[in-house]
Amino acid sequence: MSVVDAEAVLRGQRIIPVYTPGSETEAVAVARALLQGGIGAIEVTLRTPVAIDAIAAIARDVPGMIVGAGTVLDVAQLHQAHRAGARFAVSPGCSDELLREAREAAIAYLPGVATSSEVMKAFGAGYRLLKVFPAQAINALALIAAWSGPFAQARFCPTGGIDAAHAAQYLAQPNVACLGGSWLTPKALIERGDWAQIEALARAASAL
Ligand SMILES: O=C(O)C(=O)C[C@H](O)[C@H](O)COP(=O)(O)O
Repeated sequence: MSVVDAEAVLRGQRIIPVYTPGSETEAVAVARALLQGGIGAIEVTLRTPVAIDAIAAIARDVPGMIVGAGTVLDVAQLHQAHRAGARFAVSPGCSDELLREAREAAIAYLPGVATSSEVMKAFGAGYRLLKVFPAQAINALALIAAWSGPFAQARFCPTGGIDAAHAAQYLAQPNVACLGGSWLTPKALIERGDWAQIEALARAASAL
């Protein structure tokens, strides 16, 4: 089994909102608002008990949205998310088990990297699109530029502390395929059910 091409699965989506779900209905409303605003992929973090059901609900009720799982820390979570309908999975770091199982399960997987050694490990295992986390904390803009030399074939998805103000700088790097961030799904807007404002944030981000 060869590694699934995650960049192909994400089909040109350049901004991936990171969203921690409060309920299934909320998740569907958030995904619909983002899609309406021109964002076609969402990373649902596995940080709340409803997360797997939220992924299943988006997969079922929001057909145009490419739904993925974030905060995938172990193999059991990877399989749960896959069964629920996640089209891709993302981790803040990487482990040998996850690199092996994502390939075996044929799920698009973005391992997380923060050092050159981790890039070598994930890239060596066949993964081309790598999440760089926590991006702002490790000055990922400079790291990603430096990695374009030794890791010329690698593509990156920086995430962590990125907002609308930083996004354009990252997207201008030739080896940045996409980036992730929670600025499109602010808790205050979600709690108020302000889907129009989430749609507006998505529209602004998709114009970047
Ligand atoms: O859950 C994961 O898999 C992670 O690696 C962490 C997330 O990518 C960050 O929590 C993004 O959130 P912001 O930094 O608020 O944009």
